[in-house]
Amino acid sequence: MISLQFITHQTERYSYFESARMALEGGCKWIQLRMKEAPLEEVEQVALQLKPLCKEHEAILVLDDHVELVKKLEVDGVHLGKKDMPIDQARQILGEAFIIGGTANTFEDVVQHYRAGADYLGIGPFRFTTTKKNLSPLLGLEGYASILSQMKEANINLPVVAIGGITNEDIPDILRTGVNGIALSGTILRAENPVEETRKILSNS
Ligand SMILES: Cc1ncc(COP(=O)(O)OP(=O)(O)O)c(N)n1
Ligand SMILES: Cc1ncsc1CCOP(=O)(O)O
Ligand SMILES: [Mg+2]
Repeated sequence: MISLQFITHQTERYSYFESARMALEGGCKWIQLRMKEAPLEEVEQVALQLKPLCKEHEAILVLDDHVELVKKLEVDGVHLGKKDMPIDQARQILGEAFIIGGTANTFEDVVQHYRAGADYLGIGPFRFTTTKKNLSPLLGLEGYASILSQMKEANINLPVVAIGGITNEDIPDILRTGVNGIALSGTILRAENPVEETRKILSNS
């Protein structure tokens, strides 16, 4: 079974919490609570609801961006990008017990996060997506193959999660480039039945 990280999103049909609940029910074991436009208090409220549900499903819960909230609520970790707190600073605040993920779009980003002590990398975007604004350059399969081969060459062993506009059909080819996991949002939430879609994705791969 692939390592699947579900990225929460609010849609016309679903709240952030509901989106995560469906992914968990479909068997996903790794949720990232990403509430881009929401005030911190609202993120805290949803995280407090989601934490026991993730525990019940034996799933990991990481928050997008909010290092201090991760520490306060004692969830499993945080995901940080270029515009967020630097990873070495987050490590000082959180210590070794928390998971810290970093966003990379180039091999140079990978090296920087590796040196700063990231636990995993979210590399993307694979293709265009409306889930995130101001996307970095699209990578496609060639982008992953190139970054992964440079990592191998440099002996950088960090789990890599591919992200951005990925659909179920893309997963086998993306995994063949050497990435370890896939992060999904829209393709699950656009499905008629997101719970079944999650199950299908997990059982296909
Ligand atoms: C798994 C994963 N990879 C990349 C990102 C993007 O993070 P970031 O660059 O900080 O952008 P925002 O998500 O904060 O808009 C991610 N969240 N998760
Ligand atoms: C958070 C994030 N970072 C790069 S693309 C992306 C959005 C992923 O969502 P989707 O699977 O809907 O493209
Ligand atoms: Mg961020």
